[in-house]
Amino acid sequence: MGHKTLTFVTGNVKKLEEVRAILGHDFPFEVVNHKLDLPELQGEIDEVSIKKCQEAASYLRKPVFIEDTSLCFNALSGLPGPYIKWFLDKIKPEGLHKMLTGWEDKSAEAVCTFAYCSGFGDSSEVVLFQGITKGTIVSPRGSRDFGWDCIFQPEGYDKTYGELPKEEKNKISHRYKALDKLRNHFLKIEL
Ligand SMILES: O=c1nc[nH]c2c1ncn2[C@H]1C[C@H](O)[C@@H](COP(=O)(O)OP(=O)(O)OP(=O)(O)O)O1
Ligand SMILES: [Mg+2]
Repeated sequence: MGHKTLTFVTGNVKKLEEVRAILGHDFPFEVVNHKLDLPELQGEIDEVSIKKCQEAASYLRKPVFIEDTSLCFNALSGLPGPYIKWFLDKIKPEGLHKMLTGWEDKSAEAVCTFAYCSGFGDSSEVVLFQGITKGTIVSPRGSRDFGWDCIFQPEGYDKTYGELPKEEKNKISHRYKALDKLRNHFLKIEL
């Protein structure tokens, strides 16, 4: 029996792994990955996600979903935000932690935004599913195999995402919270 599929456009295998682990076997769609490095415009989080999704859908000429992750430092009014990838590439987790030297407020929000586009014209409507996990930026601890996991300590925990077992991260993460909304949306469509 062929499962209905949903195309997830991402170039990040770690994201894909978490998306599959979180949605699990009960989700009535098969998540098919299309690897593409999409152009990401500047702007506010929602805007960046909407454009990224429209780019992907019009390039592949089919319905797709994408995800964009931001790490927002409260002391810096939300920056690096959607530009976290470039900051991380250049200054690494240590540099990100050091950016907050001189600020008392080390609090941050991890924001995950999924965007789904059911058509592929320029004006196709995009729906967003967002999840936010609050936390603190600490000096790097734990696994370094996924982005800034080693400097983000979620509220109420004494371990960073990088120190928590994967299953634990996936129960409280920004990505989990966003996928919970996405899942409910697609389950409703299924009925
Ligand atoms: O749960 C996470 N824990 C730690 N680090 C994370 C997480 N989720 C994304 N990240 C990193 C990847 C990238 O450096 C940046 C987001 O940028 P972002 O554009 O969304 O990801 P990407 O370019 O790697 O993949 P994509 O092809 O889906 O755009 O934060
Ligand atoms: Mg990206």
